[in-house]
Amino acid sequence: MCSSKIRASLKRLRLHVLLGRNYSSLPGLIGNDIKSLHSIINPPIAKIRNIGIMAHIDAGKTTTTERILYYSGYTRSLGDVDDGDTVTDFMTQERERGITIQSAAVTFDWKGYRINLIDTPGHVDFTLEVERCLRVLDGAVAVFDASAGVEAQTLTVWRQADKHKIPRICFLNKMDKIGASFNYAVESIREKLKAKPLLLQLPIGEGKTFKGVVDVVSKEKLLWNPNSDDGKDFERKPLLEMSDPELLKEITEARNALIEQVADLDDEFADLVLGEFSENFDLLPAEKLQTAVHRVTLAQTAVPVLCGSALKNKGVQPLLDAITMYLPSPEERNYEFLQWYKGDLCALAFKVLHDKQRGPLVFMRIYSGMIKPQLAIHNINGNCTERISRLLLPFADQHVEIPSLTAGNIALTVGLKHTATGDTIVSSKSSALAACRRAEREGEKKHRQNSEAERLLLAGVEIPEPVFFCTIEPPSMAKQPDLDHALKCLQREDPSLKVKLDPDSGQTILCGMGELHIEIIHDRIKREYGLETYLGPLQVAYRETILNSVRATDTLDRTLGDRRHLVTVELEAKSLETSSLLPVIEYAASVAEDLSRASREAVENGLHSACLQDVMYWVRDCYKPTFSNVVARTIAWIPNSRCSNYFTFIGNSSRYLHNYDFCLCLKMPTKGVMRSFTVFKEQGVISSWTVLGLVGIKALKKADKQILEPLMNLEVTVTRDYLSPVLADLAQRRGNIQEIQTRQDNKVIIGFVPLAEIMGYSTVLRTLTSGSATFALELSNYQAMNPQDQSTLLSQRSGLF
Ligand SMILES: Nc1nc2c(ncn2[C@@H]2O[C@H](COP(=O)(O)OP(=O)(O)OP(=O)(O)O)[C@@H](O)[C@H]2O)c(=O)[nH]1
Repeated sequence: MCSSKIRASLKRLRLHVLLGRNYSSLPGLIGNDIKSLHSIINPPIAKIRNIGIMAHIDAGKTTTTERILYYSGYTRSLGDVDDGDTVTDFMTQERERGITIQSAAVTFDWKGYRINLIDTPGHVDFTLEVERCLRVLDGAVAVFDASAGVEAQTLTVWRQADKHKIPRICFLNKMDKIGASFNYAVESIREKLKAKPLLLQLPIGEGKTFKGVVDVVSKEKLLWNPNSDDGKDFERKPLLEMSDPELLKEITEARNALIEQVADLDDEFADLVLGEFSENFDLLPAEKLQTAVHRVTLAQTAVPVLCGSALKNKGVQPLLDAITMYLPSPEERNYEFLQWYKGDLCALAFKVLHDKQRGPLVFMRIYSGMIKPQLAIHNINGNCTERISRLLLPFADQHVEIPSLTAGNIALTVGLKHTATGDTIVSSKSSALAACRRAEREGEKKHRQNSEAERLLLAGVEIPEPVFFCTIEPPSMAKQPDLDHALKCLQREDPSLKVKLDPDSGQTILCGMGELHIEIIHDRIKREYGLETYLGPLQVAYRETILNSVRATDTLDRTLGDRRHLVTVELEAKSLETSSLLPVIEYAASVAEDLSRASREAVENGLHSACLQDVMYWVRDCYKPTFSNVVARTIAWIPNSRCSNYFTFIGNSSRYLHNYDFCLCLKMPTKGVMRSFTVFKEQGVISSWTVLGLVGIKALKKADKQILEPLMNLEVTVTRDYLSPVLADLAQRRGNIQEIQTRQDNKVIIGFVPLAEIMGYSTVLRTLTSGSATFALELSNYQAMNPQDQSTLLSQRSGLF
């Protein structure tokens, strides 16, 4: 159907459809009435698949996505990352750099199923994007480069998927590539990911001879027509004794092994196999095996493995079939919080984009209930109510306006000005309270300790600490407000970007996850906000911890309005064994029972936000303190007469009993940062507990300190010829090589290297190896610097050399 016809049809339905280049019709949207449109837009929940594609950088996620969109009929031509015209990589930088930076949600249909697909980035600087997307998915496809098997970043995303309990299938891509090895890749899945691969397909040929695949479940071979330039033309033929005796024998053995493997993992299937089909597995219908594989995939006791070559257009249609067949529908996932909402709206905002014309666009996963345009929604995190003006179906950077969207779907809303990434959305405050009461009644013990809001919040994304920072300056002072606005918008989209203001120099400081991250932000400010900004040199975010226990005391005596606020803080910082990043707050026995929930929340909010923020004082001093292994003991008193509305008497020192009504002990075993704690801000009792921050810094100054530096996991894949120069270079960079593996014809160097030593490494490695090597970096941990390196760093930072 030509695009003018589509527009005419959609107009009849009072739909506003934006169709861009490359986009064909939206099958199913062209109906005679809203009813048929509704059933297409809101398919039965059992027919919905919310899927992500995850992998190591360059494994072929974007190429695979493009093929998927093409075969499902949503694009008319095949996009190519190498030509820079893919659909999901729609940001200019992505097209230019050939990498996926921001995940784009794409909705399409395949054989009666609605697939919402999120293309996730593979670069380590954007792992937060991956994590954010995984949270809203019901299943994922892990794409591997079949010549490399499991690579560093694959491990990271696999772990993230484990954390969110996402059922997966594996797609061994690049089977056409020289060096591709199905067996090697499967073995690496078994060994490195500790997963049980279910071989649902075997390749026909490898590398240059790769022609197609054999479906082990149905014993059919799928061969792609070598003359077809888009891979649409392929034939599915049953394997026959006459024509393929050898292959048939091999596949029969593989099928029997698969049946045994699945029977070991699934009791229901085991009963079936051992009963009816024990004599002859050949008689077992393919559907029975598929249903059992679906159950096993859902239980995450094994992962189905398929293979193909997205670039050569082979194997993608069976992958789509496998997505609908083996990955779960939203109703098959066990989201415990759904029972509290009883069908009322519950959604999670997982991505915010800023559109120049339409303002903030919020991507939402709807878990229960329905979203409509003009609907007022309540944001639990922001504790605010706002209205959705329009509802869109996401179609990469094109969007179709729709009248409603039900549970299980991914929606794109317009009009929400305050909603940020990670917020939980419900229909109203009273609905949230009702859900909360139900949660309480259900006796959710683990939630019982939490506040009302916390109990209802959907799992939060862990925002990693930035490892790099640099100053950013507008072209002129007059442009500073524009820069502030741009950074505010970018932060709502990307919570891993942190922006600070140096109180002394007044400079804006950007903190990010890596060189590429900061570079991309810089680029986006220029392109999307028209601001030519200047970046200062990139600096590594060091941390600091203390080595001994110290005490400090301070007093704040201030009159605010007609109230006198007197706070005495006694703080003790000492070593404590913990790996926690956020402060674990423990109250002294005397306060634990009597401190009101509101006071606790204020204390916790204050401490958490204080620890999440950076301290410019330390940044200026070139490193920031880390309370790893620190306990802060804080005792504060507030005059009884002034604050009786807020605090009941809690005392642990008879000396103060007659004067004060509040005593608080805080433990801070954290890697966070102590600063001005606005602990009681929310209650309006004391506007700023600066004194607590000051006393923290006072204590820290007294302590013996140790600087910690970010240490990266490094994996370099290099051909044998270049191994020596790369190793020699790493030795100069204080690299610690753990292992050198052999992967096909390549050597893989695995080790650790301090982040400070690896800045700009891509250029160096390219020069050293004539562009033949690749590398992956991931933050491992923070390690103590040796005294010599520490004093060199301090001298450099203080300008001594
Ligand atoms: N030989 C071969 N090359 C492929 C195949 N699939 C993708 N490629 C190439 O691999 C490179 C990376 O492909 P992408 O699709 O951009 O990979 P990606 O995983 O999306 O990359 P990021 O988004 O940057 O993480 C491109 O040069 C592709 O042409 C394949 O099946 N075979």
